[in-house]
Amino acid sequence: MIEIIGVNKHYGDKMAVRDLNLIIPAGELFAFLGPNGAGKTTTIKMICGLLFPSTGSVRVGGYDVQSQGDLARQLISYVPDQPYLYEKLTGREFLQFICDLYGLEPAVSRERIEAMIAMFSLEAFVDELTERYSHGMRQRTVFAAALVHEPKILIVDEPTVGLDPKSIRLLKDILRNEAKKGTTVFLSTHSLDIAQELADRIGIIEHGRLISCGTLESLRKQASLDGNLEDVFLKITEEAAEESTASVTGGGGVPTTGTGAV
Ligand SMILES: Nc1ncnc2c1ncn2[C@@H]1O[C@H](COP(=O)(O)OP(=O)(O)OP(=O)(O)O)[C@@H](O)[C@H]1O
Repeated sequence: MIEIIGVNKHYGDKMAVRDLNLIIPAGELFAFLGPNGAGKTTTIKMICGLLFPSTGSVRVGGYDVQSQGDLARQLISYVPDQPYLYEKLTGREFLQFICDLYGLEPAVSRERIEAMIAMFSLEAFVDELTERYSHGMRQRTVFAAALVHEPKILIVDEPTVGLDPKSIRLLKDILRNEAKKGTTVFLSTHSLDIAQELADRIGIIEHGRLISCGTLESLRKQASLDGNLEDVFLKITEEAAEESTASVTGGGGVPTTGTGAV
């Protein structure tokens, strides 16, 4: 479970996240959407303990990310949008390194690594140095590393960028399956098709505020629209942008061009 309670985060004068309250239970696949600069990465970094809230608190699996960081981080896997691999290790050595970091027993490590190699079809290149991998091979290896220690919380940022259709299908099936097993899956993406297809609930953040949160059906109600997630997202974010412009200009209601580039 992820609990974000009354969180504000500012960088100097810049408010990146405002008054965020969000509870994501175990077994839920939650999609986090928002225009560029809305506060998604800042929120993710606070869940992972890479940044701390200016006010408020974040708990992961019941542990406070700030005061019980080591315990919280044991439960988390984070796959950033620009994943990092140690170039001078083979894929297998990298998986072993992750198992060692999380303190898995040697026999368990061996079994888990073989399971990941099969799940992500890494057989053909897992014993080569990762510096020779293509983007797709790197992504698959990074996901194998994220899941090898069976995290309770999986956080992924733009997981499908640059993957071929077969790899995207595999990844979507794996994310759904992880949630089914009880893992909390937090997916940040600009791909509304993937959010619509996979998510149990969707949160939309805009200018650091959570302006919408619920099932696609409840978002449709909020937008008074029966369309797909793209139509609903655009309507909700455009309305929020108009409201914030109106409040800044004293209620005059200056027209906006909206947030077409999600
Ligand atoms: N280290 C930083 N110092 C100052 N401002 C920052 C810093 N990191 C982010 N910001 C600002 O905080 C706001 C939120 O940024 P964030 O990276 O969380 O957005 P995002 O939703 O992840 O955007 P994108 O979709 O473009 O990745 C932006 O206005 C950004 O410029």
